[in-house]
Amino acid sequence: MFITSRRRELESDLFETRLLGKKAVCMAGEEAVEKFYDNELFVRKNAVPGVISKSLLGEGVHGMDGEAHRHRKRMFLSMMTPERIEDMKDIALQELDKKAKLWEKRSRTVIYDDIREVLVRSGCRWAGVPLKEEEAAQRTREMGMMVDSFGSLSRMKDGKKARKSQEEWLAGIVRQVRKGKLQPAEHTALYIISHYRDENGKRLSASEAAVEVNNAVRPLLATGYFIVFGCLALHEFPDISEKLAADENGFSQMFAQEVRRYYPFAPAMAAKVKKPFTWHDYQFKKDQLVVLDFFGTNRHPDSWNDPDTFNPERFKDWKGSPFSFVPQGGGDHYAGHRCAGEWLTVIVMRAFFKYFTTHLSYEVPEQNLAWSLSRVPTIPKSGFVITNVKRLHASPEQLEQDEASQTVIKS
Ligand code: HEM
Repeated sequence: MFITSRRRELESDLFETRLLGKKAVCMAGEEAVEKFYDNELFVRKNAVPGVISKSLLGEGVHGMDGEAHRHRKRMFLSMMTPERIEDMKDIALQELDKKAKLWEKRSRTVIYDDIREVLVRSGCRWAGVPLKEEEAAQRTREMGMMVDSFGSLSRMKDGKKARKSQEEWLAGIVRQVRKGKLQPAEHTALYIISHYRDENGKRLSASEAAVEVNNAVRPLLATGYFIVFGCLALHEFPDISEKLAADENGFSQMFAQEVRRYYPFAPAMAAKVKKPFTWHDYQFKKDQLVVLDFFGTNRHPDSWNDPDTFNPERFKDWKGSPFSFVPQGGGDHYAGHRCAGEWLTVIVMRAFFKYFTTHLSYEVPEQNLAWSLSRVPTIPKSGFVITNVKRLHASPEQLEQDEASQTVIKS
């Protein structure tokens, strides 16, 4: 996390640097987030370097502005009804339980490897995307390469190849839907995107639709990084397991939030200045590239007491600012680019952490659990290995019935 460490070194929330060969202004902190998500000041078109668009993000909703963006964003948010968020939890728990049956038979399991396949299977089921058994490993590998690509140029090359293969696969599926050969349920992402018409009443081409179907499935795999870090936290702070199992006063929600705040995943986002303005005596020029430091904001001392300490209870009295806690972007979900999948992420994290504490017993053998801030994205070196796994219940049904909290952030 170069930006965060540079910002701390310079003791400034605003500094100029070069990123991927381009001159950029980096900023962090609650006030900076509020500026960055002001649609009057910033635009997204061509802000993210092409290599990242062609590997991780794709050329769809992420780079759109104005009415076209608002319209496309409403399409994504129409998928996130309370029922569909519940569906995701149930599907993901079923897939996790299926995988855990295999873990019981194995001598050792690397959570990072297996959780990604669980999430890809869950994401496809939830989105209505048919995933043949024989292609589950390939599609997991590809989505994994895309998500893992963003911190290195060589990984971006792999990510770009993976994206090409994914988009071809998904464009074929969209064509089948349009010909009536495949009939996904009306509430699924596949149906919604295949039949979506933009603000001018125009249908997306099959390849444009494929980018957005990928945007509704691929990012769930990113939740796997937080799940692995959550397992690490459960291991390193054993009293948390008991609190999670009891889940009093919404502890599982607080734990999931603290995992998203404390551990690094999405480091930053880029935008371009729409019209000149001055902030903190710095003159932002039209078209200037600006990078917002997410990780540094989540650990900013002006917003968080003891920011470098892991403490789920800090969320008990949290005032809920959409600008200080930005693991998945900030601001308003509808008006801006804040992540459309935040509710899904948190509900799956809560359900999985409760499953690990109440439905499984396992051992954590000696392994290298160190993680480095210089790799982006990062996870513990070993991928978190568990052994002697036993399922404690016949099914995850009881967790499926748990009262769900869909509210992540009031923005
Ligand atoms: C660990 C899990 C996730 C992380 C860390 C994450 C992170 C992010 C970030 C940083 C952004 C960009 C914010 C910005 O441009 O300002 C974003 C946008 C987005 N995310 Fe996520 N995300 C996650 C899960 C999901 C899931 C599960 C979905 C949907 C199934 C999803 C769908 C989207 C979409 C559609 C956008 C584009 C929003 C827009 O441009 O308006 N994400 N996410």
